[in-house]
Amino acid sequence: MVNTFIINQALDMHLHLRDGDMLKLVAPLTSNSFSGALVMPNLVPPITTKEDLLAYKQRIIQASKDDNFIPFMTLFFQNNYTFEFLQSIKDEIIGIKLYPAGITTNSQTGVSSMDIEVLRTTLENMSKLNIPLCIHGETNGFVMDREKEFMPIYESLAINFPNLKIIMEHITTKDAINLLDKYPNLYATVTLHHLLITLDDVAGGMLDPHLFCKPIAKRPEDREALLNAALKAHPKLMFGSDSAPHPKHKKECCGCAAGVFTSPIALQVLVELFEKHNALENLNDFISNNAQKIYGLNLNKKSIKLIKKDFIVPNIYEYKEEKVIPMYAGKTLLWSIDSIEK
Ligand SMILES: NC(=O)N[C@@H](CC(=O)O)C(=O)O
Ligand SMILES: [Zn+2]
Ligand SMILES: [Zn+2]
Repeated sequence: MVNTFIINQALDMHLHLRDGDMLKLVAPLTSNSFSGALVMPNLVPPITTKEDLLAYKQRIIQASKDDNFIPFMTLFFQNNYTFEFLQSIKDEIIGIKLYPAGITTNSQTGVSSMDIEVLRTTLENMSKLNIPLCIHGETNGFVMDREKEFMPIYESLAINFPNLKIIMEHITTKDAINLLDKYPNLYATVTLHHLLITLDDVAGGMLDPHLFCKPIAKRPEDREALLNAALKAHPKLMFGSDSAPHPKHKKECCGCAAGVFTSPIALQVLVELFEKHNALENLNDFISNNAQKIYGLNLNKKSIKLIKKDFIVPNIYEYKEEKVIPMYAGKTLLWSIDSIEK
């Protein structure tokens, strides 16, 4: 029986850190244990200038209270970013995040058309400068079909921009897994919660607002395809928690905000899940090495020792006026973080 497990240089390649007191509350919950995280730019207003990006990065560094944590910054996609602008910001970002307008939290100023010709200027400039494109891939169709309907758009982007690295963010379907092997320049992140839940957990019994997110959790066969790919550490798949904190009063209300807050439980639950499926030997690839290869990183700081010891998930995390409820609040997990070597 395994009683300890070491994760080296854990990376969260899709994370929402927010700003202000919420940032101060949630940043340490990632920076304590992770070596780095790809930080999403969907603030209000979104990050679209170098000045805002650098200022936000500084606020993150201050809030994270850990010199060994690297926030990998992203810019919010806009049409007509010039070559000169992107060249000037290239060294400060790991990628650019594209949101279809209105499809998820804080995406109101996203793109209103996925027409390749409309997107071309920015995409060609990104391609020339080797800046990866991260996408929230959903149409505005029927909620269960939104990701599936986006597949032809991913295909056409992959074909039209063969030198552009395209990351399908937080994939939730078997269709997306199948697409990964079809185009060399397509990659994906998958969240913790989509490896664990289906729509049944969200709305099959009493409604659980804390599991409500975009894209909505799907069918058992989708979860199975995602889980199988994660357990074997499919080389084009990376861990991206999409941990998306919202204030308690914005989750427990009518008109619940979309997002699941998982950063305080991610590593413990991943070890439990990979152990249960006899796949622990692949966990370091899934949570670090794949992302390092895909994004060309070379990290060597921070090892986390987990031990098999109960961890009772706090019911709530609070700082000043901010309150946020984590996934599995109040539940007992099998693994805990024992120590962290920096
Ligand atoms: N996933 C979510 O449901 N919400 C995210 C946005 C996103 O990643 O789509 C958020 O910022 O709250
Ligand atoms: Zn998204
Ligand atoms: Zn997200």
